[in-house]
Amino acid sequence: MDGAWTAAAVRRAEAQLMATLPPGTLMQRAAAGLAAECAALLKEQRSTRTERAGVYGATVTVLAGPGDNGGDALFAAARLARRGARVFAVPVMGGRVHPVAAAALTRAGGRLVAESPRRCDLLLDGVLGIGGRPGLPGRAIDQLARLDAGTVVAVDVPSGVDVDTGAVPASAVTADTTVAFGSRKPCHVLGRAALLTGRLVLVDIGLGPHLDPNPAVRVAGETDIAQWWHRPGPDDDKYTRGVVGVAAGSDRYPGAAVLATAGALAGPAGYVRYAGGASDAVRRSHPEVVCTPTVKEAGRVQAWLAGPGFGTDEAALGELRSVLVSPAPVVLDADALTLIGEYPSVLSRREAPVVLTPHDREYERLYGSPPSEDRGAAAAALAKRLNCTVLLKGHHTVVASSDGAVWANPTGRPQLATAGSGDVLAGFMASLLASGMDGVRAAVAAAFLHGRAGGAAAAGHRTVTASDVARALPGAVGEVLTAARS
Ligand SMILES: NC(=O)C1=CN([C@@H]2O[C@H](COP(=O)(O)OP(=O)(O)OC[C@H]3O[C@@H](n4cnc5c(N)ncnc54)[C@H](OP(=O)(O)O)[C@@H]3O)[C@@H](O)[C@H]2O)[C@@H](O)CC1
Ligand SMILES: Nc1ncnc2c1ncn2[C@@H]1O[C@H](COP(=O)(O)OP(=O)(O)O)[C@@H](O)[C@H]1O
Ligand SMILES: [K+]
Repeated sequence: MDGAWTAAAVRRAEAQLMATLPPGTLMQRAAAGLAAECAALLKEQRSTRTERAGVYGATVTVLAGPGDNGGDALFAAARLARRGARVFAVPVMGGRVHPVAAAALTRAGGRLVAESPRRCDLLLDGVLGIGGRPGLPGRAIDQLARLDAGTVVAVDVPSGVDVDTGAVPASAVTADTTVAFGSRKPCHVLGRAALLTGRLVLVDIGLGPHLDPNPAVRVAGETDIAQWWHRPGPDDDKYTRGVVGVAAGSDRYPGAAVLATAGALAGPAGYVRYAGGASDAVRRSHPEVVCTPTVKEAGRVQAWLAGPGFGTDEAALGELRSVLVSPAPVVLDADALTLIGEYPSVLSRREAPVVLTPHDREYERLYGSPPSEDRGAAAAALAKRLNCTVLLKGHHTVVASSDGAVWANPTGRPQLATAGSGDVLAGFMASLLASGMDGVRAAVAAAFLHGRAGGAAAAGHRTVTASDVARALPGAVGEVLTAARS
């Protein structure tokens, strides 16, 4: 399991590592990795000035802040200057710049200037790193407004963001690429800051062995998901693989039932039961699903999904109560979340695991106020209050357990924001629960694979529907299980 570490945790690890190395070693490692990435980007890009790709002759502007982040940027720029780049460094905090790095840059032929040419091939954001408070100094804001850059590379973090939470309460840099040193930080994977990060490139500076084994934010990868996955064995039958129940849809919204069962069928469970008013539509699309009109008639299941499109009336509340009295774990989505917001007591005697999957408006109905910009803390607060696992949807979906652990999902594309895609996610997650995965892992794995499926469905800029995402899920599962084996 990988993760993201706070500024304080990175500094603790850095102090341990630095004690074993000559002074300045880490900054040189960081600068070397940063310069290599910049050179690779310049090779890809045709220089606006010379019409030639590569470092030689490229124009590079550095916005240099007062601390070590500026130092990294200036040392990296010195390396580019030695390879023939025209480098202009603009100090953005009066004259305060890393003095040794600034001297290295001028020795290499770069210039410290009050104003650089308006156009550059590459802009290096070395304004603030993990020592930065949210917001940018005014001079950095002015420079960013006037510069026209081919590509923007943030050094360690996009300056101006809240490094430990991913909130962006004031002005911040929007990067195409962020080159981070030693580890991810929460701002790379959470909230609006994750959007400003762009493509993330990690440079290994040897910090790994010194990092706390418990990161502030966990990030699952293919290996984790493959390890958690229950593969059917020779003695398994459809029941031992898990039966998943889907209480979703209605006369009015049959589509939610079809999509939620499609999600459930893409998961590892061996049997999908449907309970609700959209049996005809479900049977037509998925003949393998066994349908009954109500939850009570559905028979035993190992996990339930309740909510998508099943309404918020008395009958729906009754069905929700029937699901919640079962000892099986449940996923509650959509209308079930609205009902929980109105009747929180229906959850009160519940002991078996519950996963709630709100988007922001549903979160507000449950919590009483919208999620704060610190989305990890927001998800954790709701999880704690309701003693549930919470999957807070969005461009960077977050999962929080009731004991405060926070996971950020690294996959997903804006194309997933399409009607019904949440129904597919919820059905798939319920199938993972039915196969025996615990609530947090089921939420984390479902978000990961749903994101991958969305990416596969959107390949080549194709328009994506929720049905496409459901169809792409088995492929995403296969890819992850195969990759983790090789
Ligand atoms: N740790 C590691 O493993 C490694 C770290 N490395 C690098 O070091 C970076 C951290 O460097 P850092 O500690 O010098 O802090 P940094 O972010 O450059 O700025 C602090 C300065 O900015 C100022 N300031 C703050 N907020 C402000 C604001 N909103 N607006 C205006 N000013 C503001 C603040 O002022 P003060 O608080 O004194 O008022 C202080 O002077 C890290 O991100 C990475 O790039 C690598 O070299 C190698 C390995
Ligand atoms: N901008 C975005 N980028 C990536 N994924 C997104 C974005 N917006 C929404 N999503 C994802 O799309 C899905 C939408 O779910 P939901 O809002 O429940 O839709 P519906 O109710 O129509 O099924 C969620 O998995 C969410 O995380
Ligand atoms: K930066």
